[in-house]
Amino acid sequence: MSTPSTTTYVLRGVRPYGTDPVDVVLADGVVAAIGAPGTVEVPDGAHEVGGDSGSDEGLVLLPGLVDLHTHLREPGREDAETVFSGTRAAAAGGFTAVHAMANTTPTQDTAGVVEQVHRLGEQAGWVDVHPVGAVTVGLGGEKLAELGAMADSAARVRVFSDDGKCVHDPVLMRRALEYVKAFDGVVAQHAQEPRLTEGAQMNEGVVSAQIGLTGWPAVAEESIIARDVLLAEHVGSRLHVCHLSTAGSVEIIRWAKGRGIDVTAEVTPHHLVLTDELAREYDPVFKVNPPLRTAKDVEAVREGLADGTIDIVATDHAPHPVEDKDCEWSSAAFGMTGLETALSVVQQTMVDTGRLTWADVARVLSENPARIGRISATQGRPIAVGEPANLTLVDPAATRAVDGAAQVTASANTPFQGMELPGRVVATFLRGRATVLDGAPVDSTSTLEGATR
Ligand SMILES: NC(=O)N[C@@H](CC(=O)O)C(=O)O
Ligand SMILES: [Zn+2]
Ligand SMILES: [Zn+2]
Repeated sequence: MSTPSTTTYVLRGVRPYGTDPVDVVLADGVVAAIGAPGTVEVPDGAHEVGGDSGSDEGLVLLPGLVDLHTHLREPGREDAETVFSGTRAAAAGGFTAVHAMANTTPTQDTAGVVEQVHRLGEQAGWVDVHPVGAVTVGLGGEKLAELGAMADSAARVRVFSDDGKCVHDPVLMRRALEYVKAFDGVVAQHAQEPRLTEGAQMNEGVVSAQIGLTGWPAVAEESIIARDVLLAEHVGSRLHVCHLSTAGSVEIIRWAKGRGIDVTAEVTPHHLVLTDELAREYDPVFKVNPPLRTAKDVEAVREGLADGTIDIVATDHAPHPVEDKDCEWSSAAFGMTGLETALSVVQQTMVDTGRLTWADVARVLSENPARIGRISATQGRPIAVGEPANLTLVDPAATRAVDGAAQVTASANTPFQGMELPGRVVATFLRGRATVLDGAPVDSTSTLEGATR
């Protein structure tokens, strides 16, 4: 863990969870004071944030965002992203913690590799990095990885996933669910029945039939989720469903929760807004797993997120270098970036439409993912005096045009290229230290420490 900041900050006239304006003082890594504007005692030399900036709406203060599903690519694909570049992008997007998926090379399937990723995260210092452990050795789907050793390691792994691949063998899935109970872990499933998706390129439906690409049917996702919630119930364990994308999947989760099954689910920002119609241009930037679905599915996942059936939004930030995306659709890699656009997409689809409040956004992008990842001792905390100052300051009235080349991530495969999105992250604080100020990553914190403005 990075040491708490020695710089003191005062956030002027900011609105916690979108409520009435207050001043907030950050000192010694914690929230030191909160009070009506002008009433709190501000320590000498405090660095001011907010105040003149922002619009009539004022800046909204949220707990630092927590991503349960990020691909940082290191070790192995440093040409796409590194722990440093990916976590710097995360901070720019308002995150203070990310869970780093296990499909690296070598795979994050031993204590040694997860400890390496954890250490790289600490050295980078942008966000807390919590490595996800692989469920099976090399994501091979044949032999359980050393889940206990990863849980007991310095990385304290609690989330296990073969993401990118589905744990399709029901016996292995059952054993994994049983095993993680010993350390209060969770199995995060990439629900994709492999036989039903052989050669699949996009959602199976009207569009795939018209443009002649092999379809990936909704049932390939839904059949695995249905099986897994029943397995979780049978062994009394905890299941998390990655990037749920279909109306049927929402129904299954709703049913399972109604039955008392310990299941949580995530939706990605892209599945909240984009549809398979985008495949018509054959631009591989829209190629992703699970695929973009139909407008009916988009409506169902929004409804599921609004009514709590879906617990969280997770980015599934999946950076790929140009040569893996700028090619024919069928040979392009699956995946799209998301860390720097997630909050804006949630604002556009859920807040600006009146379906979620900012307090709900704090729940689905910070509190719930922290709880599922078992990091809520330090992340996803309430905004209150004495709590660790992991915070995000957003200007909801700002708009910006997305430009992949100008983003902080090392890859440019954003599906929102050229689109005008609402909201801008103005500042991010990790244990009271500014990682982002004036909308830009603070690269040399040492020059800022102790400085006033
Ligand atoms: N989502 C994707 O399309 N790709 C992810 C893997 C995954 O999340 O399944 C990747 O690692 O590139
Ligand atoms: Zn996946
Ligand atoms: Zn993923």
